[in-house]
Amino acid sequence: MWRGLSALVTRPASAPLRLCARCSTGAESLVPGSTIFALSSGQGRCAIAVIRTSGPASGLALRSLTALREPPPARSACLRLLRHPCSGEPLDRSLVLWFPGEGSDPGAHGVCVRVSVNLHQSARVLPIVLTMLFAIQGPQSFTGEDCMELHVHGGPAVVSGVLQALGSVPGLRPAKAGEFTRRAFAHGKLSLTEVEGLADLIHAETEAQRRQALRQLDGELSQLCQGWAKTLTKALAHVEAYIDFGEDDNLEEGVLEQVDRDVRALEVALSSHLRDARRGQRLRSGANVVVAGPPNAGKSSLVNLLSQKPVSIVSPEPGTTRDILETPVDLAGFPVLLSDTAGLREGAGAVEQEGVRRARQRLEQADIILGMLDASDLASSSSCSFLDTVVAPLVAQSHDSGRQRLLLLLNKSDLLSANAPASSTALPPHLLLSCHTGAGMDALLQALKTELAAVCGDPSTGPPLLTRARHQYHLQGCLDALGRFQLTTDLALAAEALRQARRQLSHLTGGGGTEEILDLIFQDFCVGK
Ligand SMILES: Nc1nc2c(ncn2[C@@H]2O[C@H](COP(=O)(O)OP(=O)(O)OP(=O)(O)O)[C@@H](O)[C@H]2O)c(=O)[nH]1
Repeated sequence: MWRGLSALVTRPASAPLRLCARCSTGAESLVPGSTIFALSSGQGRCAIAVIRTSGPASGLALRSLTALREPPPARSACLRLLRHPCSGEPLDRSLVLWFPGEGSDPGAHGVCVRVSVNLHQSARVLPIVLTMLFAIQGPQSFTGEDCMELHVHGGPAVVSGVLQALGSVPGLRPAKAGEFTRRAFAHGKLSLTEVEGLADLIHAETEAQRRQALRQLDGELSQLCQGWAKTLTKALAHVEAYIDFGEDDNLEEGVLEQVDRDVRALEVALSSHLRDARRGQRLRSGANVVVAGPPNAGKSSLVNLLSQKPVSIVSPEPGTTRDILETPVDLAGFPVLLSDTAGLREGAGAVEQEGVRRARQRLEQADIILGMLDASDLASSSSCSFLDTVVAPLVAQSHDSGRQRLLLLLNKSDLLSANAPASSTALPPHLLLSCHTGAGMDALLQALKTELAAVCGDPSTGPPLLTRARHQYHLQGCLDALGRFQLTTDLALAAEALRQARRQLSHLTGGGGTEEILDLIFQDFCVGK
């Protein structure tokens, strides 16, 4: 009776586990559900390409390509010769990784362990055996299903040969975009906000975006929402207890008062998150930084310097830039959409005036305005007009929250003589700069970093930010529902308000997500993720 167990206990890691007859016949070992495969690394020639599968036939696929009678140890890399399952032709020598899924059926991936224990000893022994079986099967794969990874050489012929070979294994089909992650979500491995964090991490182009995405993928936003949901559930339970049992049924005193306090505190917390000036969204999509000023101030020169490429034409002729020229830039780790605009002046020709109209329109959309003047030409009518019509109103609203931010720059400092500085006491705070000599550029970059951190938030500190309009929408919905929570009126209505608030939160993390929303979110992924 003990032989089965002792064989398992003493089995050296290298000793083969017995295959069951069902497994060795291949296709019959499939359990319902399709198995998908895809190239998960980038397209094109590279040193190593990663191909993976997910689903119940992953073990069969592994055996078919490697001729292994059993899967390799879970989550350990092994070097194997891959062959086409039909022709037997060698395809590549590659690293093979096996990730058994949750509740993985050993028969489905080729391992069959038969364990017998004495009945009178089962209570003591079974937990040990189950722990060992758990260790063999492992609960850890990205999708929660059986997964397999092949790290093959990255030549296009190798990759297409291996993909073709996987396609010939019964039960396997190519994955659709985002299907691996969708399975992870369906198996409860990731919440919806974590899925969004993963998508953002894949698309992150700057350090700050990466930090924000990683925090979201780590579940910080999800945990915050779960905490709020817990408060609501508790409040709802107490209100419903009052509805069901009434005041006479020995319910603790002051319970409803405590519920009211908890709900009001939650309202304050939600409001403060909603008042984040869309910092998380700005960090995801990039802050709008617009360079504006009178003609010939050096705006195009600055755009070219900041982007380190010739985005705009620079010339001594005033009015050279006629249209909006924009370029994405990584400024101090923050993603920025930098725009050059036509010089603002009155009385020019029709084409230039259209450029001026577009420049003013773009100014309205700016998060940060780099207002630029020629330091050696501050008395000109176009400089004075810019100071009056653009700079003065921005300075006046500088105490508003959600305001546009201004950095006033006086360029061409190299043209000023040492004893005739441009700084006039009448000017608002500004930075002296020279695009020709580079003087003042470090100070400008430092000031820009500070402004960008204010606009996008610091992704390393503070509570997790709402990164999508969808988050704002559901949080606002939750707050609106809490606004309808009144204990002074009908308790049934108060309970309904709490239920609606909870529903909005569950939409945020994915508990109540409709198919259309899920489709939209998973569209952000590539095939193989
Ligand atoms: N001396 C000096 N000249 C500069 C400086 N920056 C730009 N310039 C010159 O000023 C002229 C205008 O520069 P641009 O960058 O085209 O100016 P802009 O503001 O884009 O001009 P518009 O297209 O007319 O709006 C060019 O001849 C530049 O070489 C600087 O720091 N010092």
